[in-house]
Amino acid sequence: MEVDTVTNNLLPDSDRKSGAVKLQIVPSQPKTLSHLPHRPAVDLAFENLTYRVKEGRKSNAKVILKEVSGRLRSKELTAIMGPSGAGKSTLLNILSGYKTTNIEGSITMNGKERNLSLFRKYSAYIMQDNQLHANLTVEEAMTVAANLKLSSKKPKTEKNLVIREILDTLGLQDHSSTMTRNLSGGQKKRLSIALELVNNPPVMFFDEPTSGLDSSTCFQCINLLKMLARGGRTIICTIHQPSARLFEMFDQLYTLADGQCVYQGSTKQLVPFLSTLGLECPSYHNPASYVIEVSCGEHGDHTRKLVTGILNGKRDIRTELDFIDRKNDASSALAKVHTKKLVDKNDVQNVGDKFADNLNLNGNGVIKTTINNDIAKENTTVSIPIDIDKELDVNSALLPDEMLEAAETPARYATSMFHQFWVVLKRTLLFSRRDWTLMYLRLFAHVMVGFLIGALYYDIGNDGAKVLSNLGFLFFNMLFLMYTSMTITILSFPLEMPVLLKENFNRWYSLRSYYMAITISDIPFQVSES
Ligand SMILES: Nc1ncnc2c1ncn2[C@@H]1O[C@H](COP(=O)(O)OP(=O)(O)OP(=O)(O)O)[C@@H](O)[C@H]1O
Repeated sequence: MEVDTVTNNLLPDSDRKSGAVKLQIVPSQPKTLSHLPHRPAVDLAFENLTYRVKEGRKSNAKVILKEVSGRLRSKELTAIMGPSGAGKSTLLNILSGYKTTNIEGSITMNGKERNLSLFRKYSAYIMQDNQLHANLTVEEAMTVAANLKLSSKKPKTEKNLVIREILDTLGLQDHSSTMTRNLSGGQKKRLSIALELVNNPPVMFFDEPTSGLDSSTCFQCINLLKMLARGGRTIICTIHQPSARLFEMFDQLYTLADGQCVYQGSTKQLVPFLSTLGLECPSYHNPASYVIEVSCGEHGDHTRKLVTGILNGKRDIRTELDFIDRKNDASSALAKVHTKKLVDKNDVQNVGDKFADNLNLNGNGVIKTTINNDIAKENTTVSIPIDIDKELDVNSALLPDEMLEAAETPARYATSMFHQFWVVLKRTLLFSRRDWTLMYLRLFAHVMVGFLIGALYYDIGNDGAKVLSNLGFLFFNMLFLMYTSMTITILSFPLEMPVLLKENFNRWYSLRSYYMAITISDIPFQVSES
């Protein structure tokens, strides 16, 4: 909270005259992100999505996703759950556009065929391990993101306003001068989100956003995602075994088992839906754990029954209508009455929730008096709107490139290639200045190589007979200067061995081979001369 000295009209006149200190308490967190670029809301749908991979030389392909369908709506926080190896990451990668080959089926945005290059521009994918630059402060990282993603015509003050607003909203303002490597796990996650929020993507994918976070930070993280969703974005994340409290914070659940959809619908409808198929979730049990157990086959083989019940994702258990044909006659009649009332109110969006609250059925279709799946309380009060544009803009986001150009849409990237190059170059120079180990190593390497070359080629310039040595000298210098930047990987190898072994083995090996080739090719020049 901030304390500000502004006129307080509530003070009595006598106090005002006597010069009493006037205080107004205002919340330090802005409730909305008003300075972000406007974006259209996007509903994502996929139908009969099949993904195959060929393994080795085997002619038969492995089918990872089997004709799954589904719909992911704006303003909703959707969880993709399932046992390990069910295909969650694969589905997320396909939906986000990371995987584009060996895919059958269709993916649409707001009912139109997806334009992949535009979709990539309008979406963000936040990986499980935060891809942050360790040697930048929070503010610098945000400035680089703003300079790359926002138009270069935007004045600096406006960009700073966007940055401040995002940092304030995500609670990172106090850490703006902290190096990203020193942030806590939760703060790193928030910074990853903040960096993506700069250009306000209407669709955001998260691969296990809560991994490595404690329960309280998990809650804050999911709460933040829910805020983003409430602002009109489509938020999709894969999640492993959330607690009951976290589970209830999700609006929609999409569950996979063995590459097929076993549930799609609101989290509140999950228990009643399973119950109609004879799968009773014990009242003390976490519904998220129960659905995973069922998907794993711990309670018998029910996958087929579930896939058929949900039509492999074509059915969406969120409205009463979706549920009707799965209940006995008595409950159906009751449900119809509810449906009519609710549809009359034009309140289709909330039918699912109302149904869950009003009509809770057990496996026999008997109405229960208590709600056994209402654990979390709705506590989201802040929303971060994306300023849903008018219909025309929603459509323009989905048009193919040529049509967009014809429609006088601004350039495909917010900044020019040259501007991007300049921003990245400045960032790299900053890295180099901050990374002293590498600076010293590089300096040391230059001095050492300078002495070595000096000794080898000493006084060759004055001898006309040593033309080849001169050529070798120039060739070596050119190669050395060109590839010095690459030596960082080799020189820092002993320092970062564990990480490099894992991540950079192939790169290091090819570089080493290349250097060996250079050294060998350089020797004959001098040998033949001497
Ligand atoms: N390129 C590939 N080649 C062969 N098999 C693959 C390939 N990609 C994925 N798979 C297999 O597809 C299945 C689904 O993988 P995916 O990573 O999507 O699972 P997941 O549900 O995300 O699992 P986890 O929760 O353990 O991360 C796994 O059995 C995996 O081995």
